[in-house]
Amino acid sequence: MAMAMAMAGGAVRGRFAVVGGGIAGVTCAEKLAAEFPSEDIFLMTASPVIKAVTNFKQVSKTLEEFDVEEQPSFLLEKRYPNIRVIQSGVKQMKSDEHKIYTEDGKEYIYEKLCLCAGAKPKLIVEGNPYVLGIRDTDSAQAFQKNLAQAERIVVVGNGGIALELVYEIQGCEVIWAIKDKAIGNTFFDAGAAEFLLPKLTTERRETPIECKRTKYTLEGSKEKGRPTEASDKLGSALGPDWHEGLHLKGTKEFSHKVHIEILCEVKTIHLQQEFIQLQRTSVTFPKGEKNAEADEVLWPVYVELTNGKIYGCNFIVSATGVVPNVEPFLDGNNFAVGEDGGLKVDKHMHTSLTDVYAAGDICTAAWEPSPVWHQMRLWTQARQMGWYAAKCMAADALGESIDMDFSFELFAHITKFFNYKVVVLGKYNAQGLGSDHELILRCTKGHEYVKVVMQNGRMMGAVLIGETDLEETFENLILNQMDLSAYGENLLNPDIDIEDYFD
Ligand SMILES: Cc1cc2nc3c(=O)[nH]c(=O)nc-3n(C[C@H](O)[C@H](O)[C@H](O)COP(=O)(O)OP(=O)(O)OC[C@H]3O[C@@H](n4cnc5c(N)ncnc54)[C@H](O)[C@@H]3O)c2cc1C
Ligand SMILES: NC(=O)C1=CN([C@@H]2O[C@H](COP(=O)(O)OP(=O)(O)OC[C@H]3O[C@@H](n4cnc5c(N)ncnc54)[C@H](O)[C@@H]3O)[C@@H](O)[C@H]2O)C=CC1
Repeated sequence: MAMAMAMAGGAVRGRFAVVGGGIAGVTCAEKLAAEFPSEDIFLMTASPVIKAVTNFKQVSKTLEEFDVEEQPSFLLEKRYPNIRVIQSGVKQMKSDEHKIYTEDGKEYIYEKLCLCAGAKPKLIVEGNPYVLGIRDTDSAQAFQKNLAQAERIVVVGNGGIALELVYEIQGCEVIWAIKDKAIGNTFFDAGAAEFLLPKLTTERRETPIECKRTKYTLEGSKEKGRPTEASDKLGSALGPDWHEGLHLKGTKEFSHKVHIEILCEVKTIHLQQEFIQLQRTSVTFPKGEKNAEADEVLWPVYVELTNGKIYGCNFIVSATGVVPNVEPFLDGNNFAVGEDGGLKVDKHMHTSLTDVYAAGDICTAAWEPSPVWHQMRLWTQARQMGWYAAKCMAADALGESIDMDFSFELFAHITKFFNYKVVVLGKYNAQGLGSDHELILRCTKGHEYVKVVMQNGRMMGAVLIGETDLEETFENLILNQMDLSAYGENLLNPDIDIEDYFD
């Protein structure tokens, strides 16, 4: 039975508090609960459900796989009787008094606090009902409802969400507007993009797999023509396979229809009335000539791109990255904030403020990283950071020292794009390596794409698309920094079984 909760002048006092019921927060609370079974661990969260890691599997030294389940919070309290979930958003903190205040009017005093409030979509424009972001169950449902009535949408952005969407959407024309020359710039180079492209033009294919996390239903839209908006509740981020079981289908009978506009951004968004008005009045505005589409139909909204083209559509998806949820914590607290808007943390996940730690999407890793690790706002890193933050909080509380966790030695991510297994390791896109590096490639169309990044004879990173079975060997080669100069391009020679050499 936990003993440490106490009232202090109206405030509830606890040794450890964690804010956020996503992967980072829940992992942190679980680890603290296990380390301090006689203390109450407070978990404050704005969402009614929490995210639990299940079926965790360490695939290799640094690659891991797990499922995530959305669960009611009482299940977490059942597994860890000393975790107390407070379902209320934190609206303010006073770090000098070690206090946090929740929306339900309560006040808590902590000894050590970990902020894991995640991030929200960084939209190209805020407050436009035709511009949707995807983050949590609510926003995914809102997107699905709108898609079910759409004939054409514009997807802006070129990262993980955009890649998944353009592949999954059926029965709706997709105009995909990207800033770069090639698709998927956050994960791939132009060669890998070329390898993946045919998958966007072939007819479909896989039977949708049952969704193991959330059930989605279709209800009638609120106002005809105007997109259904997600609620402004702050839910936890979706993750791998979020679209499975979600019927991502528009109104048309065709399978795939994706048109890619490269090297452009959104210049302006015009509502239908504005568009009609501009066409009538502006001398410079294209009137159905080569730059504008000669559409018969009128669309609810029009997107003008920086390359001069204008596309009418039902709505726009802004899949343009995330911005950390820091607002409630900044006021009156002098946090050091990173360029990406996250709370800076040192190698012990400690923010710039005493006794305040942070983990997951909300934080910016500000320590000197291993040469082959970098931060990316991913599920795996949220879990690793939450776990390690708890270890650091425990060590500090007990006056012990702690070494950096091994998971931060090598960046390793395993995922799926266009129905291919994708593994990215280390500096897989030669990030930060300057021009002094070389690439070795092996590609079999429709089957596999293997790229390694070499510097001074050492392997620094790799992209493995398809069932290459090379991840463990390459992970070892990057970790041990063996001099591979003697092998040259034979490193990827399929007739040589390199695993025999290096395992
Ligand atoms: C559509 C989508 C697909 C993705 N796919 C993948 C993938 O395939 N692989 C991968 O590795 N990653 C993926 N990600 C990224 C991954 O989901 C996130 O990096 C990860 O979930 C971040 O976890 P977190 O715990 O830091 O934040 P979150 O999951 O966002 O959790 C934040 C928690 O804080 C709570 N909160 C927020 N503000 C407050 C407040 N003021 N007070 C109290 N509580 C608050 C929220 O309710 C929530 O419970 C995807 C993300 C999205 C949006
Ligand atoms: N399978 C996976 O691993 C997946 C991971 N995720 C993660 O979820 C988070 C959110 O995903 P995304 O929104 O896709 O973010 P992202 O960070 O992966 O990609 C953002 C993209 O938007 C582009 N962009 C930024 N500002 C822009 C602008 N003003 N105009 C046009 N393009 C702009 C960037 O160049 C980049 O291509 C990320 O952390 C991502 O890593 C998401 C989906 C799948």
